[in-house]
Amino acid sequence: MTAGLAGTEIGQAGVAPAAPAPSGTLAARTRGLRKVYGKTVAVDRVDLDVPQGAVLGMLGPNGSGKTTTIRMLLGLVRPTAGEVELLGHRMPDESTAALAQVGALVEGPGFHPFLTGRDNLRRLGAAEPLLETRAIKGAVADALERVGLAHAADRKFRGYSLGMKQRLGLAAALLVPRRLVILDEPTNGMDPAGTREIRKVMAQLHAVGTTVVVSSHLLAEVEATCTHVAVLHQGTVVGQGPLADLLEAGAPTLTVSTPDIAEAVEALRSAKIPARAADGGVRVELTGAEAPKVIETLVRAGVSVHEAHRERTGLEELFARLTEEDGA
Ligand SMILES: Nc1ncnc2c1ncn2[C@@H]1O[C@H](COP(=O)(O)OP(=O)(O)OP(=O)(O)O)[C@@H](O)[C@H]1O
Repeated sequence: MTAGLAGTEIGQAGVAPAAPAPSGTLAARTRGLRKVYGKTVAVDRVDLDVPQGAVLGMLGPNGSGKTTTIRMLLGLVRPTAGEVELLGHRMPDESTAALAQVGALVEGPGFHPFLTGRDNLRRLGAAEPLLETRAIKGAVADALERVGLAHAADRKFRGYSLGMKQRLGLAAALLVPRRLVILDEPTNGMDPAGTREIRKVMAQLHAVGTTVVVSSHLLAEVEATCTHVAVLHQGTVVGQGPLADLLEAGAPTLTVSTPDIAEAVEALRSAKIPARAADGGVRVELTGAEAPKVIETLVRAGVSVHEAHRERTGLEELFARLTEEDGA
């Protein structure tokens, strides 16, 4: 079951966009974060920086510690060691002040099975310190509309599919304007339309300056939606920073093996594809040209192509290494 704690919004009736936070600060920050369950070290030495306004993808294979880290960020789990700051407040001691400004979609109890989706949201809305009583009805209707659940709003929660429960959890996170929204595997159980809607909502949140933290085990999803990435592996952050920097840590290249190196370079350059001679062939950065176009150009020019090999970006390389290790 999913539970929404709060949310943010653009252009909803009765609510204004979230106020931007002071620049140069972090929306969330952890230092030396550690969580041990019995003999299992779920999270260890995590130093996470979430810049204001970022959409940060927490990327990692199953069991890498994403959910545990998110739960500690939200004060739902007390760390074994280390520090958490959320919107400048120390967690979990100052959770009341911090959480009023945070929307979250996390696994856990929260919705009443015998109430409709709409009534569940109204109950949560009534508990929101930043939502006036007279604005609850409209905020609930807007949130349901935004997540594509308006048609099923008056059905009982217990009859919802997993994707519908996820949508309701997201709607709960969107009830009121917040500075930070945290989504744990939001596309879990979603059909393609649901996935698109989640992406749209994240883009809208980003557009109004809301910071978003989203966990996923899918690299493509993170690449499509995030400005920043933190890669987790066995409870530790093994890489983090702006997505562009991590990708640039090795732009994708195509290495073509050929005995006709000079002809190949010339053919590609005359087709305006930047290429350089490499050991046993040519190398092409795939930022300006697609691999099939490169091959086609070479073949048309009569160059003998023995082999073509695409090298992955830094992020693809890092993530593949980690997931392959885990057999995922
Ligand atoms: N309440 C708990 N009790 C015991 N072990 C736990 C508990 N919560 C998490 N763990 C363990 O901690 C490790 C990290 O789990 P966590 O759920 O944080 O990973 P995750 O990256 O979110 O995984 P997934 O993608 O599968 O959701 C796992 O080994 C998990 O079994």
